[in-house]
Amino acid sequence: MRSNPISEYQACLYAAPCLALAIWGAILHRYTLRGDFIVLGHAIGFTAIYYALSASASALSNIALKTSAEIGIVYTLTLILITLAHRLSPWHPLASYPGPPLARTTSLWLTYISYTGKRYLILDALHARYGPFLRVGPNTLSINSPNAVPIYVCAEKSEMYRLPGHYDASGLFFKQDKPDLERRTVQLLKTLEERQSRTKDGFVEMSEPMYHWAHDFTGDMVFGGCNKYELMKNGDKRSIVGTGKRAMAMMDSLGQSPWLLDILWHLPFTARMRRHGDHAIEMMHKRVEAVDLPGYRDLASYLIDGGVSGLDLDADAVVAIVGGSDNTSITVTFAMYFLLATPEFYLRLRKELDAAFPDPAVPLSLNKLAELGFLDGVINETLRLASPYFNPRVIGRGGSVVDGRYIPEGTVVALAAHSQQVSPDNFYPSPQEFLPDRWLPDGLGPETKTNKAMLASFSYGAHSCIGKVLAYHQMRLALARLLLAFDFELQKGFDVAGFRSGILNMRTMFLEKELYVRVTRRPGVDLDALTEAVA
Ligand code: HEM
Repeated sequence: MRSNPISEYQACLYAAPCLALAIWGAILHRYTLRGDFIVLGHAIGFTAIYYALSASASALSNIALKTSAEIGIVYTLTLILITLAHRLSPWHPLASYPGPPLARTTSLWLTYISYTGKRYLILDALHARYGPFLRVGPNTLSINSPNAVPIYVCAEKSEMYRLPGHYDASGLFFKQDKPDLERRTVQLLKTLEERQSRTKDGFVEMSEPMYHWAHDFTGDMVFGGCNKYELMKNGDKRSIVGTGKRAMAMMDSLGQSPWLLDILWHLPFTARMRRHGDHAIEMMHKRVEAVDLPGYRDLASYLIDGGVSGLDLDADAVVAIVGGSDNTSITVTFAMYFLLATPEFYLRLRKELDAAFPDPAVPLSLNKLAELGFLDGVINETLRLASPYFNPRVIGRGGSVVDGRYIPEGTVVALAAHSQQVSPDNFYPSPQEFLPDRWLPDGLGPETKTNKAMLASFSYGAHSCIGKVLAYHQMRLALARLLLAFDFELQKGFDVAGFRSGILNMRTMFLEKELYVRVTRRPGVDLDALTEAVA
């Protein structure tokens, strides 16, 4: 009987992938590899093996496919087994850190809990069980301690921040002067009324017009006269808000397994996100070509003057719109929710605003708004309860010591921001309750603890939010304008507790239950006159 010609070589053919793996592993494990490049590399490698086998002898051609597939399977299984063994072994650098077994083996666990939107609650429960250091991925730690804050000063952003598809671009992102915040905010008041008039029951969903307000304003700020959004006027037919939010949620959940994000980015379901990006890039290109500058310095003018490259301008165009509009608008929506759920605070804020602006028919001074203690208390308390971010950083050379524990270099770490923001060690009494007075000088009485440094909403260090000052201006102005112009009423039977427990966080927020309100103009408010006054 004629022997299979390949069988003589089979042992070394199967041993070869394992050897190749050992060499590749040794060379590459210190580098961060893009998932799409790895898939491409493997596809090319195994196609090459197939053609090499087919070409080496005509007798081999009919079994070349089977043999190269077997090599592929042996290679992949070996890779998986070695990786799992390493991650679960006592020799792994993070072996001494406790955490759910699945989290130790694959980053997909963190991807999954991020995707649920309830990562902040899941991590809070796990920290209560395992302590302040929690292994949430093969190479990732969540740290629930105020002493973790310095990592944001010394450590770089993790791979979660890599924009898929933008190979050589890095984003510089934000600087602004005075785009038209007042005008857009007064337009928001009219939009709320107009959309409410189109509803059957007279109650309007609050978050959507807020998103449209923030997009229109951010569009002005980034692209000046080349902003084409006008979502308050025209609605959002292209689903710009939803697409931007889905892209951010994808980065936040799949980005916990960056290799997977690289691969999925090339699949058809991201086409809408790419179109969203292209639309922003188109506006940026128009802005670069435009000779007429707006009456203020928009973001583009700083970037163009600064000689930022075309690739970086493209990256900034995409991210600027989403980053600059999403948090601010949803925080104002949440603030309205907390105020309407606790009418005594709603009335107190309105009283403070009425006293500060007896004539609201003129532009409101941002400096005067910044002096209103209760207004800032409302904003800070909203941020404390409803900005549960998870911002990963990579420990740099030589490792770091946090709370007396050594964390090896290359480990991804993040502060468990929500747990710190509702910890009685930092905010006391009643840390789960909305109590804006805790931010005022007298607090909630002599026992009050308000550890302002542990409000992590804008993060810390070199990559903390550079839009923080502007964000406060936006939120103060929007809340002031809303309360000075309207009486608000919640829809009958509104599920106050359900709304709060239905807040999902994937860097951006999603709402399981929406906030429906009825707005009624307060006596003497003339929106047309106001529109003219701030034009
Ligand atoms: C309530 C509103 C806002 C909140 C809660 C917020 C929160 C944050 C947080 C937590 C980060 C750090 C993200 C990370 O490390 O992963 C960040 C970064 C950033 N934010 Fe904001 N932000 C807000 C509004 C804004 C606005 C209005 C702008 C635009 C002017 C802006 C521009 C930026 C930029 C450019 C960065 C990146 C900074 C860097 O990486 O160097 N943000 N923001």
